[in-house]
Amino acid sequence: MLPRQNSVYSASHGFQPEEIKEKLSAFPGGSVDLLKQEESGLAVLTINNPSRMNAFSGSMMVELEERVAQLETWTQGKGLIVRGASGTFCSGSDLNAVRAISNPQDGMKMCMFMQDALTRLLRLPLVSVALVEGRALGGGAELTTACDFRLVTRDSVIQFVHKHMGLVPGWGGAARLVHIVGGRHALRLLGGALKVDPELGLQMGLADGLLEEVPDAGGAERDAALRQAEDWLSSYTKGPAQVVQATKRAVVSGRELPLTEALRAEKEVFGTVWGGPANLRALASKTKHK
Ligand SMILES: CC[C@H](C(=O)O)C(=O)SCCNC(=O)CCNC(=O)[C@H](O)C(C)(C)COP(=O)(O)OP(=O)(O)OC[C@H]1O[C@@H](n2cnc3c(N)ncnc32)[C@H](O)[C@@H]1OP(=O)(O)O
Repeated sequence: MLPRQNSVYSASHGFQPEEIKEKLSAFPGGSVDLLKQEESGLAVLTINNPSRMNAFSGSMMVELEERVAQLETWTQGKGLIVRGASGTFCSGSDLNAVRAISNPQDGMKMCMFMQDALTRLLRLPLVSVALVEGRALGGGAELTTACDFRLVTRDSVIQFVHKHMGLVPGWGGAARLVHIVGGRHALRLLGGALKVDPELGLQMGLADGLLEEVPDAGGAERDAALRQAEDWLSSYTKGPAQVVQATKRAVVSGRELPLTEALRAEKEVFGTVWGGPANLRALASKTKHK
């Protein structure tokens, strides 16, 4: 079977989403904004808390899960760009909220909630890109790993600062980082809290592309970065949403499941497109594809 699209945890793990949402909502501030472009099938998710370097307040964690749930049912969706507001990515958890939930019980609940939300983000049947401008620190660095790809600007830094806080990642970032860069590089990035600039990111495979610099034109510069990211992503989201979504589902299965289960899941996905409208159109066109 395909990996469960919904949760990593269940009540048997003590995971009570509604209870956790209520507790997190007591820490307001900022927003997680979703803009869906129905025509292109592209969506932009903006982590929006600029006065806090886009740190996640408790209510923003709840909104993140709500936006992921919206995207899980978007049948025409093909691509997703995750970015921060005002030219910086995300500074992790809001330290004011963290201080208030620093007891083990609440910490574990926040951990399960964010691990679940970010796992579901990565499993979305959309091709996702983290557009990293400015700084992605702590949980913000973990958020970049919950996207299929990372595009970085010249001034960007991704830093897993957790060790400086006597922590390890708690939003799933360690597990995903090992899959992205391998165990050795993951240990260097976490153990050394290394500042990953574009050069190191590209060298390690954490970054998938460097966006061209645009003269400092303020908002226009940020729009230019978004346009570049959209252009980059469009190479992977051309064609019918059903085929793009099937492609991502097949990769998610291969990424997460043991081989035999992945093959069975691939068969299921194959069955959704074999003989489908796009397949029949391609056969009818009889053109050779480059
Ligand atoms: C599992 C995830 C993990 C956890 O939950 O345990 C975490 O993510 S913990 C948080 C990890 N993040 C950090 O440690 C980053 C903390 N922030 C900084 O190091 C700096 O603020 C920096 C480098 C992001 C920006 O430095 P700069 O000098 O350019 O600006 P300021 O420091 O003056 O920041 C501006 C303004 O934003 C507030 N701010 C920044 N980050 C956070 C944050 N994570 N939580 C709350 N507030 C944050 C900072 O306090 C300033 O506000 P002001 O009112 O002016 O003091």
